[in-house]
Amino acid sequence: MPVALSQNRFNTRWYTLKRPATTDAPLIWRRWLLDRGSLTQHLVQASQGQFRVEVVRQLWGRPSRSEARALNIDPRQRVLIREVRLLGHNQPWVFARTIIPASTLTGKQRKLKGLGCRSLGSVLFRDPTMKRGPLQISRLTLNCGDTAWARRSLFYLANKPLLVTEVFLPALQQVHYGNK
Ligand SMILES: C=C(O[C@@H]1C=C(C(=O)O)C=C[C@H]1O)C(=O)O
Repeated sequence: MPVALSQNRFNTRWYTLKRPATTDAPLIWRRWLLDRGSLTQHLVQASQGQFRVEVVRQLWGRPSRSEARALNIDPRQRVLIREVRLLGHNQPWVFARTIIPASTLTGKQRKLKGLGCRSLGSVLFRDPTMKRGPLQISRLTLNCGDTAWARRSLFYLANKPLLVTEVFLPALQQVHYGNK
């Protein structure tokens, strides 16, 4: 059954890490949760190139209350919502949800609307203006009832924010970080 998370799952409690190692996440998840490099790059390596992005949905809608707070916007403001699965060897390894305010989708950043199956990370980590805020960690409950570790952080392109949430799915547990 495809992995899905309903919007209210993202109203969970997020913990900003005062010191990166302070999370009580099991060791097996810490490197995935705490690395500030491109997750896409790590997944491409770990899957020996057998990596792809599957768009679950992309729509204009309203952020969760927690997402609106993180972006410091009115929760009634319509935002672009992009939900994808990142697959390694055709297995869903990560569920990612990105919230982009309309005010970020201007100038060069308009292209974020038309990413399709290209990885968002391939745009973010190539942009010289990219800045990344602190990581927040949480435990989410998937629609199937399993729990999963998740992280989120604000990215800024030309000082305009977008919020990226990544949920690390159970299948990733069998994958050793940084497989060459
Ligand atoms: C932020 C990155 O982009 C990844 C790709 C995403 C997408 O294509 O929507 C969303 C979140 C990330 O897991 C990254 O690679 O680090």
